[in-house]
Amino acid sequence: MNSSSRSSVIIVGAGVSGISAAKFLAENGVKDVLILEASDRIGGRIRKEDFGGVPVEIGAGWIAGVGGKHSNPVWELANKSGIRTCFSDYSHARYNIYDRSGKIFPSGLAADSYKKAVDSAIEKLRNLEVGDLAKTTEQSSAPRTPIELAIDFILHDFEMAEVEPISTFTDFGEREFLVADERGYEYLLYKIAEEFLFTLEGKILDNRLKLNKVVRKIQHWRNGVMVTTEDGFVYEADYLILSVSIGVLQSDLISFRPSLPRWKMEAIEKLDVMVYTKIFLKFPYKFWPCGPGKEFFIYAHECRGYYTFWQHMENAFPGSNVLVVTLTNGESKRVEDQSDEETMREAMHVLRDMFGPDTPEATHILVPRWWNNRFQRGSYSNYPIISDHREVENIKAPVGPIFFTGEHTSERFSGYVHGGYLAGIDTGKALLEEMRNGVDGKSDGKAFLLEPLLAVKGALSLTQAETVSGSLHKYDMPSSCISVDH
Ligand SMILES: Cc1cc2nc3c(=O)[nH]c(=O)nc-3n(C[C@H](O)[C@H](O)[C@H](O)COP(=O)(O)OP(=O)(O)OC[C@H]3O[C@@H](n4cnc5c(N)ncnc54)[C@H](O)[C@@H]3O)c2cc1C
Repeated sequence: MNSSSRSSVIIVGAGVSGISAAKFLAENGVKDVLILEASDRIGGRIRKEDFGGVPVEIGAGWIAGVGGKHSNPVWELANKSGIRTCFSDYSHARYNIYDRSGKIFPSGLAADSYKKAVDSAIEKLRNLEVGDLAKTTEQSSAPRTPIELAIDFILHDFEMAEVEPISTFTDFGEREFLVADERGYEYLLYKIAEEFLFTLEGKILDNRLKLNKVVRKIQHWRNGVMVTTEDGFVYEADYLILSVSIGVLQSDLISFRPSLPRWKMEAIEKLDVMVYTKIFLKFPYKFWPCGPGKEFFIYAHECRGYYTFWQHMENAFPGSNVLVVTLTNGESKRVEDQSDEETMREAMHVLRDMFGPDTPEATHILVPRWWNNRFQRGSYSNYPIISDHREVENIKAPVGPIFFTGEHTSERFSGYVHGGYLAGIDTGKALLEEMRNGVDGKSDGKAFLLEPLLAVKGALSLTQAETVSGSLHKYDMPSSCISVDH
């Protein structure tokens, strides 16, 4: 343990936004940055796992938004680092819709249902735009049959470009590429980190990155921050960039002294968190159709989102015998709470509905638990389709020396890897400007005007986390006992 030292900037979280913010700062002369990451690796929601010898992406899998008028920076990074990708063609999925007796819906019926769903979604969107709420809640066009429910699920839970005007697709293009590389999507993060952190033989060995450091308390005042981690260490800095997910901000993992102001808390609370779960199943052999147009297939069930969307991994990893089924929100939370054996049983039932009773039993299953992961609490943020510009502004606005970043702070690309990447750069820029203004004594941000009031409010109220852990925090020990590790 060393004596107390201070960095210019602490970055909480080493996902894509935290790493890109750190790189931006380093490139602009701010090198004494300390990155505190709760888990034992960088990447956050970009995460590769070995699944029975197959490298699978349990978090982000696709580089979405390619081939448009502007170039997606993550696609550029992927090309630069030579990462292997496969084009994903979703357009055929609608022709591979199975009913519960294993019959594929005739292509005409599938195309009609699809068109009806797209038309109805576009009409809803128009009504939303003109503020006609009565019409948007009309029941006549609500999906009812299994095929309609399945199509509704893939259109909305998968954000197909035909319906909603998603900036990722309008700006960067409608093509999507699946990362299919032994090194994983996370290799891109490593390549970014390599540009400003010391690395050796594929490992980051720079002590400006500290892993297994769970930030639990952030104390802040006009000129600095003091951060306490779960293992009792204390770190100080002039500024802090908080890159944790919106789900973590909504949880009580991190307490703030003084508490965050009401406008910030309201913005955080209002934002929806989407849970998106890819369940991987490995089989002794392949029993599903392969070949052009067969990568994705759909199961139509009367319960919306029940093991609906399937993908085989033969294009990405030939001979892997792996299937992926994607669940979202309520279904994700339901399977997270049950045993993997139960989930395997349900998935096998669905597969036998589609492919018959001789379908072989899966040999492995992998069920990621993003909702129950206390360092994530969900998969990504979900702004309403028509959202108020001020909501994003308040989400990303700094509070005193605390700057916020992460995919949820990206106005145009929230929810995506490139959203996180660009948000990190934006926040880095805003902080750099603040540091320069601060030096000139010109800072007049909204947060600083509120600060005197917040300090009084914070002193009067303990947050929930502090009430629970009470005086056991090492920070509360006499200063001679405070451990500061640099
Ligand atoms: C299942 C899934 C599928 C997805 N699919 C795609 C896709 O195909 N394409 C796409 O573009 N995007 C996809 N995304 C979204 C994409 O992964 C995210 O938008 C992006 O990775 C978010 O990066 P971030 O830096 O904002 O947050 P994160 O990656 O969450 O980084 C935040 C970091 O903070 C750390 N942290 C949390 N709490 C603390 C604490 N108290 N102290 C210290 N550190 C802490 C976390 O461990 C994490 O490493 C997907 C996400 C998921 C979960």
